Amino acid sequence: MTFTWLFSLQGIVPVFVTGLGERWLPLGIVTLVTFGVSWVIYQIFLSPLANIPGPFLGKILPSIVQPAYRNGRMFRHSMENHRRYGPMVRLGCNTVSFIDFPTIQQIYQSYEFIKAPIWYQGFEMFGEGFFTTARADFHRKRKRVILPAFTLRALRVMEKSIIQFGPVNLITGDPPGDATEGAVVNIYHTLTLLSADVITELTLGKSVQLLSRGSHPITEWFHATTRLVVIFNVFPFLKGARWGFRELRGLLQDFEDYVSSCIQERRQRLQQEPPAEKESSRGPSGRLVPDILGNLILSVDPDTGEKLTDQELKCETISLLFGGSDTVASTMSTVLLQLFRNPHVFTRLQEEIITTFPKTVKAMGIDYETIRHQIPLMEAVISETLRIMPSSPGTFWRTVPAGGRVLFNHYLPAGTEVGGAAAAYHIGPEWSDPMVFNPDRFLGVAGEKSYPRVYTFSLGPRQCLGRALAFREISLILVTLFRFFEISILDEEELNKQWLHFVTLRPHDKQLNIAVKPRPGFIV
Ligand code: HEM
Repeated sequence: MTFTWLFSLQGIVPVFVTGLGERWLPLGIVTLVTFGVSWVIYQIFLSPLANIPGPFLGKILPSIVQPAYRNGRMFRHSMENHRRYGPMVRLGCNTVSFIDFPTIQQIYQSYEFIKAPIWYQGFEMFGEGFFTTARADFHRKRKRVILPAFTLRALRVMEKSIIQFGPVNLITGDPPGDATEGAVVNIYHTLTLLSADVITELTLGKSVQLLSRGSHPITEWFHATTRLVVIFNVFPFLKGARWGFRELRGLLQDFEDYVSSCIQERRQRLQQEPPAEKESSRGPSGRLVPDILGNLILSVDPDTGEKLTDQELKCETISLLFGGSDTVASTMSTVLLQLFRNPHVFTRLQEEIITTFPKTVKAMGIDYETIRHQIPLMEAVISETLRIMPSSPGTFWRTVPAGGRVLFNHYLPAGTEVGGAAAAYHIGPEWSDPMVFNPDRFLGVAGEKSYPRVYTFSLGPRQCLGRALAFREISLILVTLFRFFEISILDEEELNKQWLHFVTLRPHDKQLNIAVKPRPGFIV
């Protein structure tokens, strides 16, 4: 048997001719070329999407195999194409992207347009879960059990853990805690470790303490999982196969075992711990504890009385770990970048922080309720950063349901992938002076108009569940950083370097170097 490598679409879709003898090879090539030419003719002239504007490659290739996805430039690619072709662009042969807000609302405001499997199915190697499911009834049912862990009251109970593993960890950490005058810190790295420390405390019941320990296998498990998710998104049939990717699968197994052991430990501790706070109105257990995992273990479906099984807990915990780590780290770094680029806003924010916490000498003295009410500029800065530079700048792809739908005056057949392009939309015609960093658009009366038009956390029933947690965590960490340290950007190059987008945004070299100088008079 001969295996001949004929061609490869950017190395992702290898095509093999199997079992063809030398004699039949020319026939194989002719067949493939004929297929290829017919495919291109169909996509450009005959497909129901043929009249939608877009780049040539976009018209003939599925979006997931396009080079821009692999080199971290997809959000830029989408922005450039929207600038060039308008609010509706065909970015893949079966994929249409929008930046028109009514259309974005139409797609996301209900369960009608389900998550497009090709972007989510890889993650289902952990089982069907809240984040990945395409089934509305499954999602509604699971949400009833998960939501109590994200209510305002639950977040208040969690605040101490957030402060302990966020702000306290930051000022005792190494760096910047031990920074001497003018020390240089790669703050992107620090904030990435810090957000991992917080989210593991919340979702595993014990922090991996990367900032103080320096390493933990979870970093490798994260990389292995991300790689397998990408592979299984493109080749879902490999998920069940017993062969291939032995090393990655081994790491995944270690990860799952570790998460299972955390669940067992947390369950045992819950039996010994006294309740942190009683919540009278929700859930038969009525008990809230200072971490998400503990609350998920205790939570009961109010309609059926069911609890999550260990397998379900594992699946949900892993997606929350992924959903709540890099997104938060990336947002904190982009907020810093925007503040360095806009020093007048930075000065104003620092002044408000120092006036609000003039005598605070410990990170524990800074609380979220005070920040929210007395320094509304902090949240406005976060929102404006997420608008002008969203940490998840891509498109959250959905599928047109059976029967097809009319979107933006075009009929799109069932199965077409559609979505709103987060980065392109937020600098589009919907916003006045979109390229100007202006947090005031999120303050007062202006804010009431702006917030409903923000799409950085998606919209509707599948919007981000962790939004309030993210704001609380980011605000607490950054206010602590600004209260206890004087920071400045190292040089101009740091401000202008390229940021890449894989799942979230990050500096191309994973560095954002700043100079740090502790302010006098704080106590670790
Ligand atoms: C600034 C930080 C964050 C950003 C920008 C962000 C953004 C998003 C976006 C855009 C989605 C929709 C994704 C899609 O439809 O494919 C989403 C969903 C989700 N996020 Fe976040 N997220 C952030 C932080 C968090 C945190 C801290 C958590 C929790 C620990 C979290 C948990 C979730 C969950 C569970 C979903 C799935 C919701 C569903 O399918 O119903 N996120 N997030």
